[in-house]
Amino acid sequence: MDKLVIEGGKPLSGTIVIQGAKNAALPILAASMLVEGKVTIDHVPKLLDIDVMLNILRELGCRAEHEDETVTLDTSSLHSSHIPEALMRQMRSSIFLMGPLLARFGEVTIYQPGGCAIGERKIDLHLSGLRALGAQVDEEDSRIVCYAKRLKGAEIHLDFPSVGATENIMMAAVLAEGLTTISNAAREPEIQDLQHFLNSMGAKIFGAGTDTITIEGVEKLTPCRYQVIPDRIVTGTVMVAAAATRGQVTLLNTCPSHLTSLIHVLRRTGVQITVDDDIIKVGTAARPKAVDRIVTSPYPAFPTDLQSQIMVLLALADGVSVMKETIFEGRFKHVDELSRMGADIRVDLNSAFIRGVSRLYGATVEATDLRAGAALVIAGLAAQGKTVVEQVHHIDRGYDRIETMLGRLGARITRYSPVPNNQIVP
Ligand SMILES: CC(=O)N[C@H]1[C@@H](OP(=O)(O)OP(=O)(O)OC[C@H]2O[C@@H](n3ccc(=O)[nH]c3=O)[C@H](O)[C@@H]2O)O[C@H](CO)[C@@H](O)[C@@H]1O
Ligand SMILES: C=C(OP(=O)(O)O)C(=O)O
Repeated sequence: MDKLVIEGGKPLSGTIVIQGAKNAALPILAASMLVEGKVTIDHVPKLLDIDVMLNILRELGCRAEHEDETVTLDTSSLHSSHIPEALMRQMRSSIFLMGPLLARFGEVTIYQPGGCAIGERKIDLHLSGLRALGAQVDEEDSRIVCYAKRLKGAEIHLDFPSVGATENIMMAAVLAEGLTTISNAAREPEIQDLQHFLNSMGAKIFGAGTDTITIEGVEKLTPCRYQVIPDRIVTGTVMVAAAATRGQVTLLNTCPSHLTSLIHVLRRTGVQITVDDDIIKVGTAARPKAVDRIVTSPYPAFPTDLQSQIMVLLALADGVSVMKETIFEGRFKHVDELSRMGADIRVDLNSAFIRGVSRLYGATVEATDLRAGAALVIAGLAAQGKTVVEQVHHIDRGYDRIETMLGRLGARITRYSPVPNNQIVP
């Protein structure tokens, strides 16, 4: 497994262009299976999760290429709606294929998806949504088979505004007969992006970004070319890294309105942020101030996907901060790793109490999941001395070569990959 070696203690400085959003690109690639023909998606980052999605699509018979940041798909030769269990388990986002394949083929066979070990991550809301649209859903052990000759529009209320369930139901309902309404829908920007993409192919979806989404079923979609939105979590990660190293960074290709909650928290810590159109500038030379209470919740509240990164800044702040995680019960695994670097953090149930220290120290630490790994990279950049981050494949799920991206801002990070004869080479 790859590892990153980080020489800490240097403020980040310079300008960087933000990659396209993983969490927008993955459902959009899955939604492309609803149409027959050639679809082109621009600004798709080169990530492990995108590779897994493209491999699944190829396995189902779709032609898929990823050159630079453009994915070209030809779905005319798609011949199967049975996703092999081994591929299903490689990532959580394989679940996004359930709705589109069911709508296109009238049946789909999937297995329980895999993903980061951040919590239980049930799929009951996805399944009850499809049942409400008229699908028969048979579950046997980890295998799930769904049938429906043609889905029928329905009124669906989500008990929790699940991002994935909202997206799966939207995709399934696009080709259904009649009107579907999703109430208590998730409001994340990636859901709006999915609506824009599907509507570019002729779907009739309204209301994404609010808690009520309506989908008027259509008979057929037409292929299109589409560009995914900037990644708000990568943007936020770089903003926090700039603040934690007390640097000055300019970020291009951003959507500042998607990051209102982070900008608010960073300003409370004393970090200077200016926003102009799609540009965000972050800078500080001072020690951050503690923030009494941050609670992760569905958008537009503070995102769970930035919880571990902001915790690094708070670990260096003057005073005690409290972070409450309400989305994933297993998302404090970075705390033990940060403690090895000198952080003073106590976890009680779903709250972390962070007593800021004046300095972190380099150590060997393990990325336990995607965002925990990103947080450890930030900690390594801010720490005194050398940090080794192991299990980098978790980080590669969501960051296109994090060491290259941060290297453009002066970060000193080297990747070491094992080679077959057990030597380690950069
Ligand atoms: C690819 C993608 O877009 N991933 C994001 C998506 O994940 P994902 O779509 O998996 O997240 P959800 O919004 O569905 O999950 C949120 C909560 O709802 C629960 N739940 C979800 C579905 C379900 O059927 N039953 C159920 O109980 C989950 O266990 C979790 O506690 O939103 C999360 C929350 O913002 C982000 O952290 C992920 O980065
Ligand atoms: C948890 C995440 O992703 P996924 O839902 O793909 O596991 C994430 O992007 O932080």
